[in-house]
Amino acid sequence: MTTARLAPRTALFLPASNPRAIEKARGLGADLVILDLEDAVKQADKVSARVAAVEAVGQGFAASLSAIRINAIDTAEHGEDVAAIAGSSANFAVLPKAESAEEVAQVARALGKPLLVMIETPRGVLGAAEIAAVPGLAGLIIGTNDLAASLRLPPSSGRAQMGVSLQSVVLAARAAGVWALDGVFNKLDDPQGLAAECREGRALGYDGKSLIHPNQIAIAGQAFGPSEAELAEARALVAAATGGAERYDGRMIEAMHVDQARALLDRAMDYAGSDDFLA
Ligand SMILES: CC(C)(COP(=O)(O)OP(=O)(O)OC[C@H]1O[C@@H](n2cnc3c(N)ncnc32)[C@H](O)[C@@H]1OP(=O)(O)O)[C@@H](O)C(=O)NCCC(=O)NCCSC(=O)C[C@H](O)C(=O)O
Ligand SMILES: [Mg+2]
Repeated sequence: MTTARLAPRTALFLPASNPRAIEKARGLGADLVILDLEDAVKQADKVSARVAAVEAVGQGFAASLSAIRINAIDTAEHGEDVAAIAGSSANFAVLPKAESAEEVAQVARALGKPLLVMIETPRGVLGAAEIAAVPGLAGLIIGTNDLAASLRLPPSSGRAQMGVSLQSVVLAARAAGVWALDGVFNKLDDPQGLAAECREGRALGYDGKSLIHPNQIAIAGQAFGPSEAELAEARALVAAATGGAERYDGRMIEAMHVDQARALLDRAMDYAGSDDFLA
């Protein structure tokens, strides 16, 4: 089983009950494809979607890594989902609505494969640091739709009203050394709005974004990969630095800024040279 060193910049969800979307996802070049068995699948289709998901990951998704989102712990489907996904070729499982480290640890042990955990309730946000530290955990994904509902935010609220939660998930992921993926952008035909939300997610420290439609992949990929301007700036800073505190381009830089610039350049090189993801 392969797992990536590199965080996915683009994580495309699709209902495992939609064969056309499964077929299409094979050629879209998302870093990670997540086949959903949870909220995107009608109750009547839960069993056939599970079968389809296992078959689909067996066939692979070209250069994209694969994951299956199972149903939450308190659902009738959870046990059979875990059994089926444990024996599948999926690179990751995704656990929605996680609320405690104990329950996540139990699911991780039963699955025996890297787990991406969704933080989408107040209890989940408050427990995020302990959850992120569970062995076998690959990353956290914030579920902003369920979170907004469980916080009882009025429909007029935006991301600003979830600021503490958005930052808590990044803090928890960074403290544990795991990935942090931002929530979905629901508007299907608003590329500018999506680009702005991606920029905001990246500015908060997220590694990538969960997506719901093919037309969101290029926009998120661009926003979460270092831009040419950022790379040029990093190269110039590394070239100019002589060590210790000094004036550079009207501001103070020291060793940590050089390390930060080098890390950005290394990350870009890793994505470009990776077998896991299309560059
Ligand atoms: C949202 C959709 C239901 C919209 O569907 P539709 O209007 O049919 O889309 P289009 O006609 O624009 O589709 C154009 C073509 O692209 C394919 N397509 C669409 N979506 C996907 C996809 N996600 N992956 C792969 N391919 C896709 C269509 O088949 C069309 O192909 P073609 O036949 O060649 O023209 C739909 O986009 C959709 O179902 N999206 C995913 C929904 C989903 O998975 N939801 C679960 C995750 S959301 C989440 O996690 C929220 C979180 O839990 C929280 O609480 O925040
Ligand atoms: Mg959700």
